[in-house]
This record gives sequence, structure tokens and C-alpha cells, in this order.
Amino acid sequence: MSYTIKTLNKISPKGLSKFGEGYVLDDNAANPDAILVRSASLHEVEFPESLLSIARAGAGVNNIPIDKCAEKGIVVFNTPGANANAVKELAIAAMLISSRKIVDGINWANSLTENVAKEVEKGKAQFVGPEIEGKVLGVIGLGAIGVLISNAAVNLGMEVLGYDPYISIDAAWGLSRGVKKAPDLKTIFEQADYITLHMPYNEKTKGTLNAAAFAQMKDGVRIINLSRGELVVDEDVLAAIESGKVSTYVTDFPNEKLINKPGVITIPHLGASTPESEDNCAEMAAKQTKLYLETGNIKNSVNFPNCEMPMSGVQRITIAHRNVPNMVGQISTALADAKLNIEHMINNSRGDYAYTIIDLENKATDDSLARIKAIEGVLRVRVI
Ligand SMILES: NC(=O)C1=CN([C@@H]2O[C@H](COP(=O)(O)OP(=O)(O)OC[C@H]3O[C@@H](n4cnc5c(N)ncnc54)[C@H](O)[C@@H]3O)[C@@H](O)[C@H]2O)C=CC1
Ligand SMILES: O=C(O)CCC(=O)C(=O)O
Repeated sequence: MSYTIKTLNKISPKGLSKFGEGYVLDDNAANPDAILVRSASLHEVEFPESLLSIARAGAGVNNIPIDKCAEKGIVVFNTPGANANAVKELAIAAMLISSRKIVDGINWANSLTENVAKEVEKGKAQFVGPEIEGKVLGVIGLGAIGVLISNAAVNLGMEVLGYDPYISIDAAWGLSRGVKKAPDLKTIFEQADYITLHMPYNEKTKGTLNAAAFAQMKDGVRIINLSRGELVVDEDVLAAIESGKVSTYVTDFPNEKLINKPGVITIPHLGASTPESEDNCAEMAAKQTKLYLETGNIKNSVNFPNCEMPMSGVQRITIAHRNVPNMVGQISTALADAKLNIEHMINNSRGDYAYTIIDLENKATDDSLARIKAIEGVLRVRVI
């Protein structure tokens, strides 16, 4: 069996090498079995019938229409935590450059033409900025990145307040005891000297930092946004800088409104741009894709449930379907009517969608497969 993988964006060769024999890597494939992508938007893309999966080599999946994919039985993966350390390190740098006027200072030093050493000592007073030790950091979103930055900030001597209404048990276990729980955003807004955003961008989080939020914050607060531009209302943060409410806004998401504005430091989406994180993300994306193509097992999907079973029997069929009653009953009946015996089976659900893996003792007939495909709510049937 040979599979074609289409790659969008620069995906680390170390990760792509995981595919190995039997895989064709083609940037221009018209009918790929799988896509590997970083930040390229797939919202306007028409997906071919051949496409079985999309793997986001990274965390945020707002560039992928995950519900549309689910309806077509296309499994979407991401790579949880694979670039978290890279973002944590940039977040620490962002806090420091938001405080110490390092960027303005470097630009100024480079603009000097003569008597440089003397001019530096005379002019440096304009670039004084506060230390972060002893200050209050508000972390919004305590997932893979939020936990790392919270713990690092505690170690740097900051007081850390964390807010996450959906925190996972694993994330809670990973948090330093020094991190205090904020019961709501208001607490973060009212108490933090620095606020850093580490939640996903979606309809609920869009514009979380808006004029009403800035009004509740301390004067001179510093805002770090390495998550997604849309979480902060550009006009409102610019107005808050103008009024002195916000001292500095560091964002990894420059746009025409934000570049070259006083008080705004724009970084060209470098959060995950380290060799280590590019390798980690690509390796994880490749491994998950390979696993899915070769076994139908799903690991780290964002639109279907995770579902894994060791291969057994003579033939495996997988069914991606809507999460509706009696689906397993209808599938089993179609198989039983064709005198097909199930050796092992697993069915998991997640929200509106579910996934079933069945290992058969004998090969499925075309008729039985056609019957399963025809069941209302079945989105994709694969024979492996
Ligand atoms: N600048 C860059 O290059 C990168 C940016 N990112 C961005 O950072 C985001 C977070 O990444 P990870 O920590 O890896 O994801 P994650 O999924 O591990 O953590 C996200 C956390 O946000 C929480 N959350 C969801 N809605 C929330 C809300 N309304 N308020 C507070 N918390 C909420 C979730 O419960 C979860 O704990 C990604 O979605 C992505 O947009 C991630 C990696 C690189
Ligand atoms: O691939 C990249 O450089 C961006 C990473 C990112 O934004 C993410 O993982 O959400």
C-alpha cells in the first residue's frame, strides 16, 4: 500500500522522515491521503474525496474547518504540547521586552553615529523599565503553554494568578503550588501587572481583551499575546495604550493596525519557531498520521474521539459516524446478516461525532460494506 502526503508550510524534514517507505511526499498532490499543515488557512480549500486526515503540526487549529472535516469523515489532529516550551521561552522574553525597553534601546543604540560609548551613558536613562520579580502575572489559559509559563514565572519570583474554567486534570497536576487560582477574569484584570494569554481562539474567546476588560485593569499593565491576534481588540488596545492604561502590548500577530505603533511590540509569529519545536511538532504529526493511515487508530484528534485498539483478526474496518443512538447496533446487524464475525471492536464518542473500529474474523463482503455506508449518520468507512 502506498500513501501520498501533501505538506503545506515548512514542515521539518526530521518529522517527515518518520513516514519512510511506502509514502510519497508531494507539495502539489491533487489527491493526497493526508495533509500536514502549520498555519496555512484551509477554510477556503475544497478537500478531495481521497483525503483521510489533516495533521496540524502545532497547537491552534483555528486555521482548519474542523466541523466541515468531521462531516466529510476527515480526521483532524494537532500535536498537543509539542511546541509549548518554545512558546514559554518567548513569553518570558516578551515579559522582559515589555518591561525593560530593550527593543527601543537597541534601535536607539544602533542609530548613534559618533561618541557612541559616551552617548550611551548619557542617553540610557530614557530606557529604564521595571523588573518582573515580585510583580503579579495573570495567566489566562492553563494548558500545555500556560502551565509552563506559570511555573517558570513562579521560579522567576513573580506572583502568579491563573485562570482556566476548563483546566484538565493533567494540567492542574502540573501546576506549581505557587500558582494561585483566579476565580474569574475580573480578578486577573484587577490584580495583574502583566497579563499573558494562552487559550485557543474561537467564537467564545474572540475579543476577550476589549475596552471593558482594559477598563478593569491596573494603570500601566503589560499585555502579552502569543496566542492569536483575534483574542485582543486592536482598536481597544491601541486606545488603552494612548490613555496610559496599557504600558506595552507584545503580540506575535502583527497586522497593519499594530505595526510601528508606540507601545506595541510586534513579533512575526515566532512562538513555535525553534528547531526543537519544529521537529517535535512534525514528528508527532507524522506519527499520528501514519498510525491513522495504517491502522485506523486515532490519537490526538480534535474532531473525533481518540480511539485505539491493537490490530487483530483478518480484516479491520473503521467507521467515522455521527454520535447517534443505535449506530453500533445497525453496523453489527449489517455484519451479522452477512455472516461476518467480530473478533474485537471499540466505539468511542466525542461531542457530535463517534468512531468505531471493528476487527473481523473473515473479510467483509462488498454488500455488507455498502450497507454500512448507507446507514444514516455514517460519514466514512475504511477497510484496512
Ligand atoms: N505563537 C505561536 O507560535 C503559538 C501559539 N499557540 C496558541 O496558544 C494556544 C494555547 O496553546 P496550548 O497551551 O498548547 O493549548 P492547550 O490546548 O494545551 O491549552 C489551552 C488551554 O486554554 C483553556 N481555555 C479554553 N478556553 C478558555 C477560556 N475561555 N478562558 C481561559 N482558558 C481557556 C483550555 O482549557 C486549555 O487548558 C493555542 O490554541 C494557539 O492558539 C500555540 C503554539 C504556538
Ligand atoms: O507553526 C507555527 O509556526 C505556528 C504555531 C502555532 O501558532 C500553533 O501551534 O498554534
